[in-house]
Amino acid sequence: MVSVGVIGSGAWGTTLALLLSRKGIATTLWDHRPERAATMQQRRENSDFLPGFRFPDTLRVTGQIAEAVQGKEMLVLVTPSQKMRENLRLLAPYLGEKTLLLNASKGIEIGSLKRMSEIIVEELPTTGERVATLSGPNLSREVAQEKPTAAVIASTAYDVAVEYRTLLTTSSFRVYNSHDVVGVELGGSLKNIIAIGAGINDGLGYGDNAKAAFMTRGLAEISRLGVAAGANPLTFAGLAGIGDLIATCASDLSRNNRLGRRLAAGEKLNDILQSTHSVAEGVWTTQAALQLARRYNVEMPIAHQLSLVLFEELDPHKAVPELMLRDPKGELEGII
Ligand SMILES: NC(=O)c1ccc[n+]([C@@H]2O[C@H](COP(=O)([O-])OP(=O)(O)OC[C@H]3O[C@@H](n4cnc5c(N)ncnc54)[C@H](O)[C@@H]3O)[C@@H](O)[C@H]2O)c1
Ligand SMILES: O=P(O)(O)OC[C@H](O)CO
Repeated sequence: MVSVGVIGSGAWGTTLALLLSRKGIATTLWDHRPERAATMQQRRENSDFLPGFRFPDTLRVTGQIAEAVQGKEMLVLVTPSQKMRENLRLLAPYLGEKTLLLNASKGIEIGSLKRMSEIIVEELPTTGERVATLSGPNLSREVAQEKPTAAVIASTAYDVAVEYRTLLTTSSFRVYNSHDVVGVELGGSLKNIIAIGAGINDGLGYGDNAKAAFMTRGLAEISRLGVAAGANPLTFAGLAGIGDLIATCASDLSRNNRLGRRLAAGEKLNDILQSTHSVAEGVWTTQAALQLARRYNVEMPIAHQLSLVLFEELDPHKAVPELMLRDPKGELEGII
C-alpha cells in the first residue's frame, strides 16, 4: 500500500493526516518544531491545533523532514502559504523521482504573486506533471469529525488528480477533479479576503441583505481577477468558488471570518495576529491580490477597502459608503 508524507501539522495538515491514517494508510506528519512533533507522537493528539482527535496507529509524527519525504509515493503540502517555498527547499533533497505532490494550502506568495503550484514547480522543476491542488469548503474540524464534505482536486495531469482523488475519498469526504488549476487555486485563496469582510459585516450587525450582497460582489471580484489570470469562470460557481466562499463567510470555525469579527470589535490587526498561532491567510492574500489586480488591470474595490481597514486602520463603517456610492456598473462587467 502507498505511504504518504504530510508536510505541515496545523489544523488542516493534521486533519488530512487523520483522514488518511483512519483509512489504514501509513502516514507521516511533519511538524517544523521537533519538540512539538515529539509531544504529538507521544500524546497521540495535536492539542495545539486540532484538539480532541486521537491519532490511529497508522499515523506517525516526526520533526525530521527526511523521514516524512524519503520513500513516500505521495506528499501533501499544507504549510502557511508564505512558508511554502522555504519548506520546499527543505524537502527537496529527499524527494523521490516519481513522488506525487498535492498542495492543500490556500494563498498567494507576497512579492512573487505566485500560486502554490507555481512555487512548487519553480522550486522543484522536475515535478511539473506530478503536482495537484486540493480546495473547497473544508473547515478542518468538520472534516476531522467526519461530517459530510466535498472537495475538488485540480491538476493539469488528469491521472494525478485521479490518484489523489482515490487516496482521499471516504464515505464522508467526496472529491471531484478539475483541470482548472488557476481557478481552483485562486478561488480557494481569494475567498479568504471576502471571509474577513463577512466577519466584519457580522461584527457590525449589518444583517443578511448586506452579507448576501457582500458575498455576491466578492465573488464577482474573485471571478474578475481569476478570469483575467486565465481561470475558467465556471470554476467560481463550483466548490473552490462559491462553495468555499459560503462555508468561510458563514462559519464561526473560519479563522478569517473570526479575524473580521475581532476587527469590527475594534481590535488592532497586530494584536489579533499576535494572539494566535493559527494562520488567517486572507490578510496576506489581500495584499497579493491587489498587486495581481494591478498587473491584470482589474478592479477589486472590496479588497481595496479591506486593505485600508487591515493596514491603515480605516474604521470599517467608513469603508461601507465608499463601496455603496461607487459609480454604478453592469453586474457582470469585467467578468464575461
Ligand atoms: N484549517 C482549515 O480548516 C483549512 C482548510 C483548508 C485549507 N487550509 C489551508 O491550509 C494551510 C495551513 O493551514 P492550517 O489550518 O493547517 O494551519 P494552522 O493555522 O492551524 O496552523 C499553522 C501551522 O503552520 C505551522 N508553521 C508556522 N510556521 C511554519 C514554517 N515556517 N514552516 C512550516 N510550518 C509552519 C505552525 O506550526 C502550525 O502547525 C493554510 O493555507 C490554510 O488556508 C486550512
Ligand atoms: O479557517 P479559515 O478561514 O482559514 O478557512 C478554512 C478553509 O479554507 C475553509 O474551506
